[in-house]
Amino acid sequence: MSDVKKTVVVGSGSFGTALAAVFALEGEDEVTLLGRNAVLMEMLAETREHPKALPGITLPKALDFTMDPSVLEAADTIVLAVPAQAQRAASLYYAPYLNPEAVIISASKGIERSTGRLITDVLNETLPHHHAGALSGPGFAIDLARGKPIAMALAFRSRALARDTAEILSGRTFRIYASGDPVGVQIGGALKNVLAIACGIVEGAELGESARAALISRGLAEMSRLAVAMGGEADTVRGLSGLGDLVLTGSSRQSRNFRYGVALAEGNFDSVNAALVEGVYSASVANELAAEHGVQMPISNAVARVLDGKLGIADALDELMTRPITTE
Ligand SMILES: NC(=O)C1=CN([C@@H]2O[C@H](COP(=O)(O)OP(=O)(O)OC[C@H]3O[C@@H](n4cnc5c(N)ncnc54)[C@H](OP(=O)(O)O)[C@@H]3O)[C@@H](O)[C@H]2O)C=CC1
Ligand SMILES: O=C(CO)COP(=O)(O)O
Repeated sequence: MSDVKKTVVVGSGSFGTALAAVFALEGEDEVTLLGRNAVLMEMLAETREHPKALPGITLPKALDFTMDPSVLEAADTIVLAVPAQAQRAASLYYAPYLNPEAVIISASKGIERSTGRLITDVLNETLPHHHAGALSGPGFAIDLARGKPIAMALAFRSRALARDTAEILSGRTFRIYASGDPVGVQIGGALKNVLAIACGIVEGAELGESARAALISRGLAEMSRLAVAMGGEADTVRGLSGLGDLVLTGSSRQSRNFRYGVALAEGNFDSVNAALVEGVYSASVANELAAEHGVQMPISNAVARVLDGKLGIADALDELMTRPITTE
């Protein structure tokens, strides 16, 4: 039997294409990008460029492109790089084609809105015979595709499986750290988007960098509380998926969530109109989880009510600034 591992990345958007590119460039494995848009997949195979998702990048020769799900029959590792709300549908659609031994990795940062479930729990439901893990951490798709140094966390319930899989997928520029805490890694990934929207609001309202630093540290405290209440570890969210990603997307206009927050404060949505803003989906469900677990999350709560149109920005800021003074 051949020792060459086969990796398939599902989802030919920004992150899926960048992941497939870096895996193909740096590893020994066979890597295929599986998409569902025939015109796009043909164009990718022909031009090795994806100008909408990764402008200016030439995709590696070693990367294969297909629309044919039967490629999954021989895949050892399958990365689902689709939005969080599409993970259930995508996993159910591709389920009949999967190699029974394949490990499945969610690369999305979100919580299923209709059920309040973490994505690995959704995958444990839709693909009960497979190990499901989560990849999350600071890294913009374009930086990954350009070969800039990026570090992320990969969590499975089994730390040993996380370590083995991280070793297979890591390369010289893309460093993957193994974790045995899928809850912490996914709460960090989902909540940082909600908090990045809050940081964007602070930016758009010109409240200053000191306010943003306060928001990042108090935001980290609320992420930790929810992660621990749901069975995760506070240390995990102080790492790459959580604090690391919040520092990145809470301070960069490259982040769609941050730009969305700026647009909320400025009332100008042109730059984010059509983009995927995961924090918009996660805010209300995070609040429902906070209530269910008896955890206080004032910043996420304020973001959710602003997004629902129940609270104005000025009132939200006022509310956060007039909370009772407590100990840290
Ligand atoms: N972009 C980034 O820098 C990073 C993104 N992420 C996370 O990765 C996830 C995806 O984001 P991103 O790649 O940017 O999003 P994009 O919108 O660029 O791409 C999403 C892709 O998912 C595909 N898709 C949607 N629904 C389904 C489905 N049911 N079955 C199969 N394919 C489907 C879309 O296909 P179609 O076009 O045909 O609709 C599209 O190719 C998000 O959760 C995001 O938070 C994580 C780290 C970095
Ligand atoms: O999560 C990301 C980088 O780590 C991408 O952030 P946005 O989804 O806000 O663009």
